[in-house]
Amino acid sequence: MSEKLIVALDVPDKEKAMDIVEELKDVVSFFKVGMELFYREGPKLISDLKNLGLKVFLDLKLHDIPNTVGRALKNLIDLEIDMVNIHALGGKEMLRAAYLVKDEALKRKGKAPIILGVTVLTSMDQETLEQIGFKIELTQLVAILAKETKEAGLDGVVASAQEVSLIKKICGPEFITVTPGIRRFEDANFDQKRVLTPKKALELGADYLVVGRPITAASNRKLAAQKYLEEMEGVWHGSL
Ligand SMILES: O=C(O)c1cc(=O)[nH]c(=O)n1[C@@H]1O[C@H](COP(=O)(O)O)[C@@H](O)[C@H]1O
Repeated sequence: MSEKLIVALDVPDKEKAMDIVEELKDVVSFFKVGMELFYREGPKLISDLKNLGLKVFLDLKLHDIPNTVGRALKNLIDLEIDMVNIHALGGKEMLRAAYLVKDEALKRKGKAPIILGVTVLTSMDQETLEQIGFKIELTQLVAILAKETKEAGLDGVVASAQEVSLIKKICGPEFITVTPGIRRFEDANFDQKRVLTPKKALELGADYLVVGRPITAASNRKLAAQKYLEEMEGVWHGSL
């Protein structure tokens, strides 16, 4: 069992999510709940997953003014999740508001989830940035956002595995990198633009790999997950 693999439960309801969890729970212990599922099922689903002894990454990508993000994040932290993310594009003050909420939770409860800044979505490339008026190299923007997240006191970032070495160089080896856009060679990219194989991502130092459709839409999900884990095992010298 590897906690480095996070499987994205991008399905519309609890029934479908629990089918996937049931099929994978012998090999996967970390699941991501995103907007689609959370907007329907809400906090109860989080406690159901936690009661099964699973780890939960709540991916709602908060992006708002500092006050709103801070207050929303407090409610999410109280759901006892293990990981949560906010858009680093919200800026220094917003990231700092998130840090203060985490700090307060640590004092109040003695624990808090890993809080990540989302840098540049893995579905974007240089062309996408240019279309919306960003005149900056994509990797440079990732580096700036990672540095801001680190300086605010947060734990790490969501980025493409392609940028992991740069992020680790700037923010240090302990700064956590969570990388979606992970694809085995034979898997379809779908809407992901900045992709890398699980092996390469781990070799570059990624701490967690997020995989959704290549596993959840497979006809045999457990086998699909095992293929990812096998590829990871060659690099990661822990017990799987
Ligand atoms: O924050 C995320 O989890 C995230 C950030 C990002 O830049 N790219 C990205 O794909 N994700 C999420 O990671 C998952 C990737 O799913 P697949 O493309 O199906 O493997 C989805 O649930 C996305 O919402």
